[in-house]
Amino acid sequence: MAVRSRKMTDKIPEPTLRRLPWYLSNAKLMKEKGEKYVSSTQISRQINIDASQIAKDLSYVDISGRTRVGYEVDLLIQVLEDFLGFTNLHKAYLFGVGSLGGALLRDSGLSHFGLQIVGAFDINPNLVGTTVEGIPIYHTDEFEERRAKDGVKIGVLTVPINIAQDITDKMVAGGIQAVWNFTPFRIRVPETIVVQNTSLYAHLAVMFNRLNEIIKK
Ligand SMILES: NC(=O)c1ccc[n+]([C@@H]2O[C@H](COP(=O)([O-])OP(=O)(O)OC[C@H]3O[C@@H](n4cnc5c(N)ncnc54)[C@H](O)[C@@H]3O)[C@@H](O)[C@H]2O)c1
Repeated sequence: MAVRSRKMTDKIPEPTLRRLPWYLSNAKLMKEKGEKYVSSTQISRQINIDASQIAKDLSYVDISGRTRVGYEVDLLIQVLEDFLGFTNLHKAYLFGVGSLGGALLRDSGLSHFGLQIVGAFDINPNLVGTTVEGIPIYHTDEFEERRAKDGVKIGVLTVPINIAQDITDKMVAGGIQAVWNFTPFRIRVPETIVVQNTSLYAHLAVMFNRLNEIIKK
């Protein structure tokens, strides 16, 4: 079934946005194997998502497949990376260089997905003035002045839960427009601010529950 391409004004659903990186990873794997074309049916077999769903998701990005052969792998990678914003580096600040914040500063993978942490803030005197992987750590009090100079729009929040809201308010007052919140606190922000909550632990309960179901059988 042919899926008509969508108007640029159509808002892309979040589940589609979450699936597109899977198609990108799959296309990269196909490229490594030397494949020139990949069809939604092939992707479907490998990642166990309905082929019509894949075609529907891909109708949001500017690519069309050829009957039977499918999508050109190189083009699919390029179009998906552009669409997902992974080719532009988005500058970000990180707040709280503890065990999680430090790990994120050391993660070279983030820049492959378009996020470049250019500075971090903490209050620990043993950390302030040092660098992690070349990323400078400043005192939190320096944030507003630095942001005004750097024009950074994204803040990564990895501070203790009890100060999550305070630091969020500080970020927003200083001009941050998107917060990647790793704390378990449901931060409150003005409507115009983008918040993405991320928890490594959120899926554990589901995994434990499903595992128990299998064990019981
Ligand atoms: N989302 C996840 O999957 C996940 C995983 C681990 C931890 N967390 C959360 O991330 C946060 C950090 O956890 P952690 O284990 O790295 O804690 P941590 O105690 O190791 O680190 C917290 C850091 O914040 C710094 N800090 C304190 N006050 C500050 C301020 N005013 N400005 C800037 N920095 C300040 C501390 O000096 C410390 O370096 C917690 O809220 C925790 O619940 C989330």
